[in-house]
Amino acid sequence: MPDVLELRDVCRDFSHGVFRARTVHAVDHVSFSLERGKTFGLVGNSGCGKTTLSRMITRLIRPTSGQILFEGEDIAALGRGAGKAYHRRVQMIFQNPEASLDPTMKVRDSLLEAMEIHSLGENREARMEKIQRTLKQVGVPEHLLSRYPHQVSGGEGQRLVICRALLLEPEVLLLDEPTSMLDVSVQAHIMNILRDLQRELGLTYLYITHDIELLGWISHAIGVMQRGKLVETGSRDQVMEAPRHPYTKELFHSYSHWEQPPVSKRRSL
Ligand SMILES: Nc1ncnc2c1ncn2[C@@H]1O[C@H](COP(=O)(O)OP(=O)(O)OP(=O)(O)O)[C@@H](O)[C@H]1O
Repeated sequence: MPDVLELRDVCRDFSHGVFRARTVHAVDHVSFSLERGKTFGLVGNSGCGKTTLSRMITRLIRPTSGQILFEGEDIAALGRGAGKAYHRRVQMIFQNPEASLDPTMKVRDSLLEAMEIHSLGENREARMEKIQRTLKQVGVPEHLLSRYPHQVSGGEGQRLVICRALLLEPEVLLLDEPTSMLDVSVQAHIMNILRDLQRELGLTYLYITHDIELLGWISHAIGVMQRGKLVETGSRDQVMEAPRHPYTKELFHSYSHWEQPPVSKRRSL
């Protein structure tokens, strides 16, 4: 069985300037794969190409060269139906929950609409039942359904975004700094929910972050990016405890004596 998602030698260039054209290699020959049911954590400094990579995976932009395979099939070659199914099966969760929910719609309508677009649930009643069950999974009270996105807290908003993604029965979640705008105790709650969901539903995560502690806590494998290149990749323990590349050593320097998963400590805050 192929890995759920595989990047093969993926490049993405951007050109600037009219008189003196300059090319930025935003993503430069990157290859890695996501193992089903596991988390691949991607870390690197600002501007290293993480967002460009996730935009390619979500098909917002195309690679300049290389291939992205979903269950062995090149996502650039998917037809209309398979493309729509891909967008359901691979869901993206961004930093800012408020920007991810339609501000003009009540939460209930946003959730129902997402299911209707993908023809999930036989009728409104069945869809509402599923929404109620999924809200429980992410720990959100039902009364929030009649609110607008600006009337919920950041943590509630992010749990609602996760709920909307789950309603579509995805296999992969691309999580781009999903907790970076939340305070530490809320962050820990969301991280615990994500981990429980992965265990329960066998979800595969690509977790993009600057936060080394969260990276170590959630990841099974880690990739380190520097200026568009994937400079190191391996199991979490190998990359964090015995880094090989000088940039990885620098990045994890202050964590070389890490012992405890920090999020379990944060939970008690
Ligand atoms: N549309 C674009 N046009 C030109 N250059 C771009 C474009 N998008 C990204 N870049 C450049 O590509 C490089 C990688 O950018 P990218 O946004 O992928 O980095 P990042 O790792 O996500 O950064 P951050 O963590 O700050 O979001 C940067 O040098 C950026 O300036």
